[in-house]
Amino acid sequence: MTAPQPDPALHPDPVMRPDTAPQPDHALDSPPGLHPGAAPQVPALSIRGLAKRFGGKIAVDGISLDVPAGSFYGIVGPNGAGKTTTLSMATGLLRPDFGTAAVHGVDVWQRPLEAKRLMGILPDGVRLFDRLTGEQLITYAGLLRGMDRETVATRVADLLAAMDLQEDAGTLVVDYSAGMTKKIALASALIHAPRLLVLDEPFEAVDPVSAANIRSILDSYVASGGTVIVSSHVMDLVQRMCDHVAVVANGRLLAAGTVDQVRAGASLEDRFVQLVGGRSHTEGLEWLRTF
Ligand SMILES: Nc1ncnc2c1ncn2[C@@H]1O[C@H](COP(=O)(O)OP(=O)(O)OP(=O)(O)O)[C@@H](O)[C@H]1O
Repeated sequence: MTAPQPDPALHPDPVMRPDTAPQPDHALDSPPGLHPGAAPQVPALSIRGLAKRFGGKIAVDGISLDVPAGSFYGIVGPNGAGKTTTLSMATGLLRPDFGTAAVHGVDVWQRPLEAKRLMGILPDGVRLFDRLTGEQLITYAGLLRGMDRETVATRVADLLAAMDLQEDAGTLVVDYSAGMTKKIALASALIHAPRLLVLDEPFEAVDPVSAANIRSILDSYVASGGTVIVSSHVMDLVQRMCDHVAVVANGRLLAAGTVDQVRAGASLEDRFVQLVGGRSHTEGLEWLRTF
């Protein structure tokens, strides 16, 4: 199968076309720590030429993207596309081989403390301090952020209520279900009221009522000027929830823009399958139909 190619029509301004995006060395034209072309329309997240290789495997192959401030941005892609690796590099969790990332104009790798103050992160697969109770874990996240105890206590109570975890506030996180763990990790990411939320698969394992709850929290967060980036496999959810979307496959950006631009009249799911290279067939599984 031929590798999927980026569709240039799907990268309208202000979202950068991958083929015209500045290359990593352009960042050197700016003063240290400042991202090029920042003011006056500073994107919430701006990444340029991010790349990462694990041994012989190129996980991310030069991704450039601007996430407008105040947007609800979905990142979609097949398994192993490079979403988690890209978001990890963009949020300071994994050092890129090449490229830069800036949050509201602050370079993540040159001014990490400042950049991290602006972000709330729900990483995928990162261990939590699960021998704390849910309440202790969110409290710890708030104190780590340098917040005073009184504010932390008020916000912890609000977040436990919003996540419907009040009854389990005193339970150790190690004894939480997968969905409860996701919710307590999300609460920990929200406690310092960041300007940008980066959420890797936030709805995975979360029940529908809790998911609706979380969506409404995120909607009002965006309505009040915050920016949310979510990675997800659930196209329907991204189409309904997000106003912008980027499609990633094989470590490359295939399309980015508003959801309507990217789906171009089709459903996002159909467009995704078309961009990524068609449905996988079931040849070779005849034995599965022989009983
Ligand atoms: N620490 C690592 N060591 C080796 N290979 C890795 C590592 N992390 C990721 N990879 C590889 O890089 C590629 C991209 O992985 P990544 O987790 O970023 O994809 P993803 O789009 O988030 O996938 P999924 O949707 O399945 O979570 C995959 O081929 C994966 O096997």
